[in-house]
Amino acid sequence: MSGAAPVLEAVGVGVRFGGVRALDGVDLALRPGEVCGLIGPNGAGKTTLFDVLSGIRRPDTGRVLLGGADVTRRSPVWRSRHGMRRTFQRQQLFGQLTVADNLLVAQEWRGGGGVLVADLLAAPTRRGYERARRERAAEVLRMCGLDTVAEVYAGALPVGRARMLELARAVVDGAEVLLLDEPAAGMTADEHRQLSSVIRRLTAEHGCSVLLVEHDVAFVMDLCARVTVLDLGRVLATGAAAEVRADPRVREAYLGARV
Ligand SMILES: Nc1ncnc2c1ncn2[C@@H]1O[C@H](COP(=O)(O)OP(=O)(O)OP(=O)(O)O)[C@@H](O)[C@H]1O
Repeated sequence: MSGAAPVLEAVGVGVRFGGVRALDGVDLALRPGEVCGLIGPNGAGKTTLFDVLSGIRRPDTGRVLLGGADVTRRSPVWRSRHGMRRTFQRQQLFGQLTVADNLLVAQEWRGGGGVLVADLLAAPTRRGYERARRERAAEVLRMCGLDTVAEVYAGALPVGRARMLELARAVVDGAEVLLLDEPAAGMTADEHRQLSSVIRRLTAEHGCSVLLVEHDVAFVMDLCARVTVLDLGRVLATGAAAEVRADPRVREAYLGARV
């Protein structure tokens, strides 16, 4: 798998905020079907890199490639329609909708919804879509262990479950490249294990490629085949988790006694 062409790539990405170089010549490659971790101390540039990869921020220098094509100038919506999904540090659920309805809405939006006339003309077809969407939502809820809370309002979920719902919503339709921003934050140890298992299934059974930012280094080292460490906007180290963990520069600059 290591020789496969990357599904997502940052090439020489640079971003400045006034005098601050948030990213400086950053290269990163996510290969098909892998889980790759992005770690680094506060202010290292992780969120800025996610913003660039997902299209929220255009870099001052460098390029973003999705499936080998240059998408640097493409919008977040375009990237989403081409299989990229992102979750955020701050949850973005519809709290007034049930867990199941959050997944239906996600599919409806990406499916493009419909106008009234089109809905009436195509009613039988749309009923078929509706059934397929409900089945898909139920399948993803089961995979994520959320089927028992399908009718609970999303706003009433404990934080770990809400994070899992964010993930479910991101993958409910055709996710190929997943960017997860602190997916394990606020989760219990049991929820960490469940999250790891869902992410592994997404890669092994659904062919997703996953890049995740996470402050829990032990979680990252356990789950990710490869890890990239950012420090002050530059790539400090990148490689197999075990190599990165043993890298003296990484230990000195960031991980200290924690690994
Ligand atoms: N909108 C902004 N305006 C000015 N400076 C910014 C802005 N966003 C980020 N920065 C600066 O860019 C640098 C990188 O920030 P970024 O949020 O990407 O780091 P991070 O690794 O995600 O940090 P954390 O782990 O705390 O979320 C920091 O010095 C930050 O202060």
